[in-house]
Amino acid sequence: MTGRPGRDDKPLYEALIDAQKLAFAPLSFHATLALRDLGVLAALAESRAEGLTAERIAEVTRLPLYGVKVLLEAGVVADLIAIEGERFHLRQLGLLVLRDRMTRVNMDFTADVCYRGMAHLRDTITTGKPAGLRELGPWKTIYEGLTQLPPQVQKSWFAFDHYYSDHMFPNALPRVFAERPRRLLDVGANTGKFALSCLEHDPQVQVSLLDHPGQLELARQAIEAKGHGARASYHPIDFLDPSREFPGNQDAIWMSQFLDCFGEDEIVSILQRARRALSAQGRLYIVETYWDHQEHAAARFVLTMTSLYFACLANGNSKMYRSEDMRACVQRAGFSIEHDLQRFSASHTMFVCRPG
Ligand SMILES: C[S@@+](CC[C@H](N)C(=O)[O-])C[C@H]1O[C@@H](n2cnc3c(N)ncnc32)[C@H](O)[C@@H]1O
Repeated sequence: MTGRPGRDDKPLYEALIDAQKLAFAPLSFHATLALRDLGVLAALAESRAEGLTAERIAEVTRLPLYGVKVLLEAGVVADLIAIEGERFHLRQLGLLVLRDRMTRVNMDFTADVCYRGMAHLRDTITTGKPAGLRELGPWKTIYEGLTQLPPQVQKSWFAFDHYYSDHMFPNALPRVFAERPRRLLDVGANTGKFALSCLEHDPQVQVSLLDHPGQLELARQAIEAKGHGARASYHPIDFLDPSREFPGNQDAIWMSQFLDCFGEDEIVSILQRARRALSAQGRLYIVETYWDHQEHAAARFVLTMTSLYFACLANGNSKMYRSEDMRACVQRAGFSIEHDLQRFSASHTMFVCRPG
């Protein structure tokens, strides 16, 4: 081997194992999914103290013994499962794969949305196009096709999207409604979850939703089902068309986990249109998960890997941003950041912006 290790490098024997984990990552990923979805991890979880033999697991799961053995042994070297004599036990990592919601959402997203398309990553890097998207459908961006994705792919996409947004809404609402906005614009409203929270939070507010038509139809159904249809309006749009202005005279404009779907020049174009749509006293609320604002290494890892999805499957030019990159776009569009609320809700940062 040539080249010298950096100062903080691991010992060679640890790096060698890590290298093999990368070399076989797609295989151990599928072994892990199979252990989870065929019930092996659940069987081990139920018998935690005494553990189970391979024969007993095959009986409980009704799987062939050969298949159970290859999966269990893969689980052992992948640190999901421990072996003591003839018995297998669940380790902490196995328990996380089985029970931790974030891990499940991320694994399903990787398996159902990303897996096949990511094989085209090299093309994406050299062309700047989402080369993997053709594995899912014939669209220019994934957002055009969200409501036409195969059911399992769509389920995992929405679960991933909602997991990283929904729990933040209750912390955001008091901030946004402190200024008592009468007209609120939800830009990139998706299935209408935040718009619905606003309509339920304040019985006076009028909410306008912008998104692709398919997403807006889902939002309309959700909002009408709760009886708030009269205070909501829907504006189908492709944000990539810079001539499409937003409905004006807004007191509050909300963009949550939205600007990360665009390249920097597109972000500036969207923000300039938002500025024109905002009343003089209005405020723009931008909520994002910046990779440089994270407390936990797991969060940084998830965000950085998500950028690869944006590149290869979503649209070829967007990513999870560093906070300073977004700050520069906000300023280029003629806003100033009045409050920078770092991690106001778990991993989310809110920029409260005013025109000028
Ligand atoms: C990642 S989701 C975020 C949704 C929501 N704001 C949240 O916090 O969960 C981004 C949304 O922007 C919409 N979007 C992305 N690019 C778009 C475009 N070019 N035109 C219209 N809508 C777009 C997508 O359809 C999607 O609903």
